[in-house]
Amino acid sequence: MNRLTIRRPDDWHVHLRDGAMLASVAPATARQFGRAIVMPNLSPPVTTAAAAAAYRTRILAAVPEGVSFMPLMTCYLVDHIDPEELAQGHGEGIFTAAKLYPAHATTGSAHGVTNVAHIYPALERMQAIGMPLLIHGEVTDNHVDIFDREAVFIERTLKGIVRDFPELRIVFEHITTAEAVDFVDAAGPNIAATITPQHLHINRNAMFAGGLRPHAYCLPVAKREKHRLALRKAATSGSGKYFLGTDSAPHAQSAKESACGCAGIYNAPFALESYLAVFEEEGAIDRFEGFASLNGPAFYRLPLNEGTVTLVREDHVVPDALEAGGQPIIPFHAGETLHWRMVE
Ligand SMILES: NC(=O)N[C@@H](CC(=O)O)C(=O)O
Ligand SMILES: [Zn+2]
Ligand SMILES: [Zn+2]
Repeated sequence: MNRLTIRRPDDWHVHLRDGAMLASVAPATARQFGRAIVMPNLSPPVTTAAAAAAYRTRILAAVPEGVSFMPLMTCYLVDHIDPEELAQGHGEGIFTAAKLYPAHATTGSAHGVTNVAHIYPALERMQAIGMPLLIHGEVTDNHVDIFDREAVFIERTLKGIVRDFPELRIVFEHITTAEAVDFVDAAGPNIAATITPQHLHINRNAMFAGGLRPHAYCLPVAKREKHRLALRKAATSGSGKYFLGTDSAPHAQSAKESACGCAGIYNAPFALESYLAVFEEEGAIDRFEGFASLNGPAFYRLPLNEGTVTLVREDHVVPDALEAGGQPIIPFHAGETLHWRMVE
């Protein structure tokens, strides 16, 4: 098989940033994906429908002429957020979903939720109107080892949310552990998960391969090999609970290669090629379209995209560096050879 055409896919988790960075990275996502769930962790965060509508306009201005791409906006949940603002923004078609960042869990989460009890009125309303809750699932307790923070979040927080809001539609974002896969598999049809390309390709050794490797660092941090294998099995299983979410998170090279480097991997330019490599290695190319193009819309209750994308078997080396916002940026797979290339 040397050519694969699938229905146009979507990216259900991406960071497009703002300003000059947005102008540089939006075309890469818009080229491969028909729609994307855009994360709201700007500075200041996107907490109102007015801010989201203005951000959506800036995103659309960054999409090249002739490319059809629809940004799906999210609301950044803060303590005591007004359920009415959420419901109204959702009703007006501005907010597709709302995002829970535990305060200080990751990049741009300083204004996040300090205790989920503070957003219970919002969750109640979201459950009632069918608005999805997207979760960065890590505890922030410094006494918990960083490699355990996702698994502990399931026990301490996520199970409580699901118990108290059994009908709430939840996407457990960028899952990284076998525990998360087990949780999602055992949960009802209202619980799904996104999986990134990096968590399918690398385990935690990648951060320490011959020296410290900041470009392999993202949050949640990559885990042991057994977890990577569990994620590959889940992504390629054919289960409708798992779908594509790149978590493409651009940071300039200088911000990554630092005494305190930023978390985030920029994978947008070759995201489909990266995922397809995994599906091929797992003997599951026939399940790629479900993961990339069908499962997400089904969960979000949105129509499938019109149109297709085509990838061909063709070796190419990912550039060592790209440019974004006027600065060098190091893409995922920099310097590596990928065996598929998206052509149209
Ligand atoms: N994934 C990351 O490591 N970083 C993301 C934030 C996030 O998705 O947690 C970012 O905004 O840079
Ligand atoms: Zn996150
Ligand atoms: Zn993210």
